[in-house]
Amino acid sequence: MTIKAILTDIEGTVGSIRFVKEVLFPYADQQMETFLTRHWNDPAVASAVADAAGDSGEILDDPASAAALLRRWIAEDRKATPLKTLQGLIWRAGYENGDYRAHVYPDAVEGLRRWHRDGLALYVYSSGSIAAQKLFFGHSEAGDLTPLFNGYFDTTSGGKKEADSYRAIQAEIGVAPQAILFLSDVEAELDAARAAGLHTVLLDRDDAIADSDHRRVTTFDDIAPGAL
Ligand SMILES: CSCCC(=O)C(=O)COP(=O)(O)O
Ligand SMILES: [Mg+2]
Repeated sequence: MTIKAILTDIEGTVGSIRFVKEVLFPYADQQMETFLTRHWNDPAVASAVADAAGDSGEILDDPASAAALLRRWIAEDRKATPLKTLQGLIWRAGYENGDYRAHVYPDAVEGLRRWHRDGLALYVYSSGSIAAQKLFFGHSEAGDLTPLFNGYFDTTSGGKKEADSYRAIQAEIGVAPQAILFLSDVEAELDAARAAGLHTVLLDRDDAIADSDHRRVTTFDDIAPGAL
């Protein structure tokens, strides 16, 4: 069946792991307590903190205790929805102040532009919140890439290593699973997508994975959705 839609991961696929781990995560880590102190009563913040308290079983009744838990989660690279919501809110200021722009691989930008021109529908699925994804693509080193995308999915659709998440996303995209190609650098995510019937391609940016069950490429240049 012809591929009609491409669903892509961000970190390690479209942009470098280094940008996320060495720029975005430290920024959120450094700003967390100040941000929580300033926005403690904002409904979105209060709701994310309440969810973090529920997930952890900890009492988070002031910005310092909440920041301590959330900073621990950043260090552990937890893909927890409340943390991802708060990171997205914090990163907004960094992008808007021009403190950083999102790293994107040139081949990924070219590939996404080419597929968009060819009429494929493009979607993002990342552990980063949908707001964080829009900031990432809206403030990339290649400019505003948001016009390329038809939609965004995050952990509110489920975890990236669970097949049901891909089933839910496929239902929302509204094309057959065999007409969707999922791109990721994480084999467990690709396994889950394949279990839901999607096509998969592994991005091995460092050319470090000797053997994979999935079609493996090091650059978007080698992805041919028409030949799958
Ligand atoms: C939206 S950029 C930040 C991505 C992020 O927070 C993260 O945890 C990376 O997850 P991904 O699913 O894109 O590998
Ligand atoms: Mg990734």
